[in-house]
Parts: sequence; structure tokens; C-alpha cells
Amino acid sequence: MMAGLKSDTLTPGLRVGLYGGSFNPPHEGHRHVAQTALKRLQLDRVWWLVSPGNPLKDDAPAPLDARMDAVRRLAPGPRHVISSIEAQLGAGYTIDLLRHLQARHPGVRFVWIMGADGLGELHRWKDWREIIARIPLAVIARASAGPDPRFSRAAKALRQHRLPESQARALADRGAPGWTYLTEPLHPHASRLMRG
Ligand SMILES: Nc1ncnc2c1ncn2[C@@H]1O[C@H](COP(=O)(O)OP(=O)(O)OP(=O)(O)O)[C@@H](O)[C@H]1O
Ligand SMILES: O=C(O)c1ccc[n+]([C@@H]2O[C@H](COP(=O)([O-])O)[C@@H](O)[C@H]2O)c1
Repeated sequence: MMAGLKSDTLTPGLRVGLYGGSFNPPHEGHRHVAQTALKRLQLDRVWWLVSPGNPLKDDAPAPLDARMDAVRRLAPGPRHVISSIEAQLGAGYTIDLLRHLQARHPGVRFVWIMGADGLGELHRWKDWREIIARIPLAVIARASAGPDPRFSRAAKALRQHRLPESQARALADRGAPGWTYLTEPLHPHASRLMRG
């Protein structure tokens, strides 16, 4: 596994999945998401972006260094890059990070990776319409008792831009706006269950 983004060579055309999370703590469900996206989207890399904190969550997570160490132990191989770039940049919101990365690496084909619950909440993120105009989304199904995220505000805004999952490998090259929903298998783990 690579130490961080500085050691990653970002050549134009590279397909890079951005997997943002609190990872408080990381678990097998996260590994499932990262591996599923890597394989189904035929990505060259997945960058695990260990967030300083989710702006929509009230409780502060465990210290960043501890979460970074735990993600390093979990991440499954050399295509997985672990990063605290948001903290390094002082980026409080995902949109800040995307603006930075896309300006700095114009030839790289970024995809945002998220669980289905994230899609259900996306319309509460800062500048979410700019986010979906900037980066395609790979959404990994997750069991939930709530409303189906495929009918959320963000999904509705993207309804004409959905790629069938059989074509997921084309998502990174097609770019934004676009999304795909990867339906199986479901993985039951959640950080809140581990925090007790
Ligand atoms: N089992 C899972 N299946 C699909 N997506 C998942 C799963 N676990 C986490 N994710 C996704 O991974 C990203 C990071 O998740 P996060 O670190 O918040 O973990 P979590 O288990 O959802 O945490 P919490 O239980 O505290 O809400 C989010 O996009 C989330 O939807
Ligand atoms: O930018 C926002 O407004 C925003 C709001 C909520 C969540 N996010 C990001 O979404 C990612 C997943 O967060 P979490 O806490 O569900 O793991 C993580 O990278 C957060 O920084 C971003």
C-alpha cells in the first residue's frame, strides 16, 4: 500500500476513485466498497480520503492519525492509497477538495465513491449541484431501513445520466454528470455498530 498521494504518480488518463469517509472506525464494509468500485469501474487507484470530520455529523470522530493507521491496516493492496489530504489542505467540505484536485490534475479521471446512504444525503452537502456537475458518482448499495436513495433529490437530479451497472466500467471515462448504482452483494457492517 502506498504511503500517500505524494508517492502516487498521477498521469493523465488515470482513473482514480475518491473514497471519502470518516472511517470511525474502518471496517470490512469499507473494504468491500473500495474493492467493488476498483473492480467494477476498472479503476487504476482508489484514494481513501480519511476525513477530518463530516460536516453533517455532530460528534467528533477519533483522532485522524488513529483512523489513518486503522485504514492502512485494512486497505487491501497497492492500488489503494491512504490520504489525509483534506486535513492538509484545510478543506472543510468535499467541494473544496474537488476544486483543488481537478484544478491540479486536469487529465485525471476522478470518480466519487460512496455508499447508498451517502447518495440519500447528498443534497445536504455544500454545493452539491456543483459536485454532481464536476464528478461522476459510483454508488454502492447498502441495506437501510430508510427511503430508497435511488429516489433521493440527487438521484432525481441525475436521472438522465445513470449508467446501467453493466456499463460501470465506462463511468470514469464518460465523466460528469453521471452515476451508476452497484447493487450487490450487500455488506452489513457499519462503524456505529462497532462504536457501540
Ligand atoms: N457496509 C457498507 N456498505 C456500503 N457502503 C458503506 C458501508 N459502510 C460504509 N459505507 C460507505 O462508506 C463511506 C464512509 O462511511 P463511514 O466512514 O461513515 O462508515 P459508516 O459505517 O457509514 O459509519 P457510521 O455507522 O458512523 O455512520 C460512506 O459513503 C458510506 O455510505
Ligand atoms: O461537503 C459536505 O458538505 C459533506 C457533507 C457530508 C459528508 N461529506 C463527505 O462525505 C464523505 C463520507 O462521510 P461519512 O462521515 O459518511 O463517512 C466524507 O468524505 C465526508 O467529508 C461531505
